[in-house]
Amino acid sequence: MPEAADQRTGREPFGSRLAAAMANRGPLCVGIDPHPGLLADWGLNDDVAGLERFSLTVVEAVASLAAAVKPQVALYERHGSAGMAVLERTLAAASDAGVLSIADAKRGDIGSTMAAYADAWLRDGSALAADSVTLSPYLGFESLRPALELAAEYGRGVFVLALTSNPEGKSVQHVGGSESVAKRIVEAAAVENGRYAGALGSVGLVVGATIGSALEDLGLDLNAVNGPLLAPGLGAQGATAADLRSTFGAAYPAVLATSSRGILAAGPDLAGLRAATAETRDGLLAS
Ligand SMILES: O=c1ccn([C@@H]2O[C@H](COP(=O)(O)O)[C@@H](O)[C@H]2O)c(=O)[nH]1
Repeated sequence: MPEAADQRTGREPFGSRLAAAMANRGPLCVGIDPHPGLLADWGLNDDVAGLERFSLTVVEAVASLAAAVKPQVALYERHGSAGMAVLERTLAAASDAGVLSIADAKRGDIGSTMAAYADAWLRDGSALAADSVTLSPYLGFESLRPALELAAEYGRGVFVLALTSNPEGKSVQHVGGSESVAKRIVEAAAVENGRYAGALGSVGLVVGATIGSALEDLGLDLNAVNGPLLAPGLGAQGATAADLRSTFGAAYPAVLATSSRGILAAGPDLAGLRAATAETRDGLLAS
């Protein structure tokens, strides 16, 4: 239970910490996606030194302007163990700078293996522990149980894929129509957040900013989730702040919009990154 987590770790539940960060800094998460092309644009090599410079520059630039940062794990993994060590240092830098982290790892497996993923991303003492991690429910929502429990125990959070921002997601997530796969995930998250009653829950969902009328088409009520809604697709994938507002409607206050390439293109200059972050955040607040 969250109260026990507070006693054990001194850490408030993730949902409460994220709600406070969004209230103070606005509803924006900046993705840290060190793509080879972006490293080149920043005058950096596609190697471990370039990766580290890129990542730490983003944290330094945006920590005071964004509610969270979201390193894309795949782009560290492609550099092998040294790349994962950079990810560890990036997560530590985010923590030191006081900005919440979302490790975009999209993990999911049978329960016994899931317990190991949970240890890696959510347990105190793990070098990869982040404030929250993205999870894939393709093996069934309940297979994520070890991560749900560990997150609650340590005041950390999860974001479960529900309606992803890519067009191919529909071929799985919309199956079932009014009783869609996505609806099962939304309902399961709502049940899970019952343990956080009275505060924003720590079990979030990933719902793309690009999904158009899917919520209406599938009859999904995101208000009932009582958890944060991580919305990728802003910027490089074409969604705007106005799209977010119209797509999410009454659930918009729970939306944490995330943009990577749309902001990172303004680097490596710190002032440029800050201006792009502030402009994106202000657009979300004004929409
Ligand atoms: O449905 C999803 C889930 C995750 N992502 C991730 O978010 C960023 C988006 O990057 P942009 O440059 O802002 O397009 C990336 O890391 C994706 O893996 C997503 O786009 N959609």
